[in-house]
Amino acid sequence: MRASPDRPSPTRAALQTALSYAALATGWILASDLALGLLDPMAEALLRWQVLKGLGFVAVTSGLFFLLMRVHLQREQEGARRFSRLVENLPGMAYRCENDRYWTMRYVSQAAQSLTGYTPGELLDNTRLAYAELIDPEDRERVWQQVQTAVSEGRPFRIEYRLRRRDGARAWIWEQGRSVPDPDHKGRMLLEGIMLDITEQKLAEATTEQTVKRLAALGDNLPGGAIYRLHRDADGAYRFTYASRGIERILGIGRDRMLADAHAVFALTEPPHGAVIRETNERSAQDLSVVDMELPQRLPDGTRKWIAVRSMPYRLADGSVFWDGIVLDISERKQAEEKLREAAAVFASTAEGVAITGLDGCIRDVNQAFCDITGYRREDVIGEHPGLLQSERHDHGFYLSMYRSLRKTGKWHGEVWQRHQSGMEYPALLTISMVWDQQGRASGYVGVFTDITAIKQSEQRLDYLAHHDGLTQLPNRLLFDNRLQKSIRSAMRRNETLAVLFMDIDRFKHINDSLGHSSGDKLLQQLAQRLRAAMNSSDLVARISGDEFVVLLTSIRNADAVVSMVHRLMAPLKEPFIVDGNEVRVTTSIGISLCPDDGRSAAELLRNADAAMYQAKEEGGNTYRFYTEEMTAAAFEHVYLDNALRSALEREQFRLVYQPQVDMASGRLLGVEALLRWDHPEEGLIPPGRFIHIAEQSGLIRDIGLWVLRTACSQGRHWLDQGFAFGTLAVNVATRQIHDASFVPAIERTLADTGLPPDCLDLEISEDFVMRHVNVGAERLQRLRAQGVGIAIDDFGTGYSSLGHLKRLPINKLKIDQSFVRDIPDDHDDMAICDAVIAIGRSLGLTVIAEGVETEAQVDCLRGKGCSIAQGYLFGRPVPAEEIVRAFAATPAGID
Ligand SMILES: Nc1nc2c(ncn2[C@@H]2O[C@H](COP(=O)(O)O[C@H]3[C@@H](O)[C@H](n4cnc5c(=O)[nH]c(N)nc54)O[C@@H]3COP(=O)(O)O)[C@@H](O)[C@H]2O)c(=O)[nH]1
Repeated sequence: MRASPDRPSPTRAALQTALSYAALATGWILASDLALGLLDPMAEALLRWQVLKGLGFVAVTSGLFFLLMRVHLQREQEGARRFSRLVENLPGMAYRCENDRYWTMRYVSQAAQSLTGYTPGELLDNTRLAYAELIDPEDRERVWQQVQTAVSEGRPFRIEYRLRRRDGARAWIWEQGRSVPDPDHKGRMLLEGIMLDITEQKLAEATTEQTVKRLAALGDNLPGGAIYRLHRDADGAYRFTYASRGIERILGIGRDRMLADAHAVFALTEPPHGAVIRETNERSAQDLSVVDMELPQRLPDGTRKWIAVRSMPYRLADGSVFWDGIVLDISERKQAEEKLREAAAVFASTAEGVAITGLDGCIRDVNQAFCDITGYRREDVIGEHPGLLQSERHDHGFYLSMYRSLRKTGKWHGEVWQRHQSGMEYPALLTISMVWDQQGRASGYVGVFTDITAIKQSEQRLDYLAHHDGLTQLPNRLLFDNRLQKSIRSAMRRNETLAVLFMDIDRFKHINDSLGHSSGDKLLQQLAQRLRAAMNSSDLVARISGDEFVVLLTSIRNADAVVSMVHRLMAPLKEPFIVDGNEVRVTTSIGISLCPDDGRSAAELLRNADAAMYQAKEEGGNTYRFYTEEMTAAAFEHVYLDNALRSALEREQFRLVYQPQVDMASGRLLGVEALLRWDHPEEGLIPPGRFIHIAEQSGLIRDIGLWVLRTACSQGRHWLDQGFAFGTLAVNVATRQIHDASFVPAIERTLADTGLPPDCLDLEISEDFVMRHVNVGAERLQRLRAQGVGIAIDDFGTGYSSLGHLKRLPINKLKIDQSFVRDIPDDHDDMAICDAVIAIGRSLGLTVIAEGVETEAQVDCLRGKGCSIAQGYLFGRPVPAEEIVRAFAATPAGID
């Protein structure tokens, strides 16, 4: 079979066919008519016409036949030419061969040359070349088998094999063919089909495969990353078709799971980003845009990660889309970004001024707070040296040590005075730190500072408040102590003397109570001013509590110098103070201790000056006393007795003695006063004057007082039961007892328990109580008085009781203090006082009792003044209960 057989032109072929038909038909007509003429000579003429007609018909039909044939043949030839052109223009080689092991070619198209390097003629010359020999020996048998299998199964075959071209090069052939019956040989089959050179494709495939393998290896070993392929089918279903190993590390989800369920992966994305993924993928599937996302992930184990996804979409012929992508763990970067963002936010919004400089010290950046604090605009300071903030307050050495510290430790922290752009100076708390780059090299400095003006001011204010008395603005005890300690050290070093003066206003409480606390405060303020004005600048006056002031005098020459200073301090105080329109006069008691003679510590000197002040008070006040050793002894005794008192009740060391109160004219017993005695096993009998005030200070007086009351009331009941008419039984009550809320119920209970009639009991209260606590006690005393209990004011005349106060209390007795009785009738002042007290008593309808009556002269004098009742040694000393019964049982009044 030739590749292009010579064919007659359609016209010629049609003419030949038509002429053959014409010749044949003409011969038939002539022969048949000749035969008919022989059979019937008569019909010869007709026959000739018939011959002519037949010939004419033949001529016409031959012509027509010719035309038809030519058209037909021309079309056929055109179709064949087109088919041939098609075959020749095919990208591969069309062939037809015998189904034998030689692939004996019957036809090959022109592409044979480009495919194999052999011309079609050479390939068709089966005597010299068998196509099967061109097939790579390694593929030959496989190819044969594949073809035979397809032929036997009656289906087309598609095979790929390697071919050795004429030039020795290898070519990859893709062949598709089928078996067709051999038209020349019935029952034999031929193979026909097309062969394509797919060498390039194969190479590309190999390259692609290699690339994919390399990419997979790369993906598997991508640090912090992985690659994947995501497929979206035409119906919109997503499926991962590949994922490198790293995916497990990043997403914490197994590759198998990922490939099986794409949504398990999508679900890791935290809302609302899940919706973003869907939208982005859908859009990318539409317009094939690159997917580029950063997504927060919540991993199955609960940890949180950020991933970056970047993928490239490809659309396949079936409408599905796949993305080849890379996923990176960007958690660290995100954290760093977050930190950067935070740092930037802090930098921008912090209230502390921040300046960043290079190593050359020039400012690279500042924040808004820097501008707010310094007054400079950012553009004013960029490139400048921070020295522009320096104030004049620090010397060169200060900055030198700052820079040395920075160089040595990379840090400096401290307070520094800076200069505002306006020139104003302000204190700042500054921290400078060296900044290091990623290579660990110093790259600059960052300075962070705060304006601490307000803090400084409040510190100063707090310091002032901590060291000064809020009322008088004088230094307080703390500051005084500090200054005293320093002064002591200095005095010891210089061998100098210093003095501590402890000053207390006499009877300040009376002033406070009578004028009110507000007036008392004003008095203290004025007094402080006068003291301050009287002081030398080197000396110090402080208020350490209520009405107590202390003065530090340094560089004292001798005791006389102290005395003259004391007079200097007391002099202005003698002038009256005008407080809220009232003229107030005050006196002070001052105790003085000297360093080093009386102590070498602040505590010692203050304690001793205090003791001396008490001594001055004891001696009537409005005076000063230097400290002596005896004062210390008194203080020690105080402590000793205080301790011993605490167990005296339990150990039953107390007892009562009773002193009679008598009618001076008849000697008749009108009453007895119960007086406390402390029978100390070592000290012997301790009089109440030594311990009552200590018991009052410690509060023990409450328990002791209750014991006294109960013991005295029991005794009174006992006497009544004995038939001993003692009149009234007076019991001393300390102010602190009355203050106790249980005071009245305790007395009521005692009376009820003991059975002593209330009108047999007198309570002796101090005048101090009348003056100071009338508001608290009046109601309580009223309640007792209403039950018949008598109320007597003891030691009357020593205080400053106002008649107003006296009237408010339910008093029925006054006791003239024995200090006024002692020197009558010789002392005119005492006589006058006794007169006054008796007159007050009379005018208020009170019974007046004179205390401490020892002589007949006193009796005469008192009786002459109208006082008829007395208590004193003249009538009987305080004695135990039995003795008083013995002494008075015989008297008329003593018998019931
Ligand atoms: N709260 C309580 N105070 C009490 C109690 N018992 C006593 N006291 C008070 O102690 C102060 C001293 O009392 P005392 O040492 O008992 O002295 C009394 C008499 O002994 C003394 N006195 C009496 N007559 C004379 C005298 O002629 N000469 C003289 N030199 N002294 C005399 O006077 C004190 C009487 O005290 P009073 O009448 O109460 O003022 C003293 O203040 C007692 O009040 C107690 O239980 N609780």
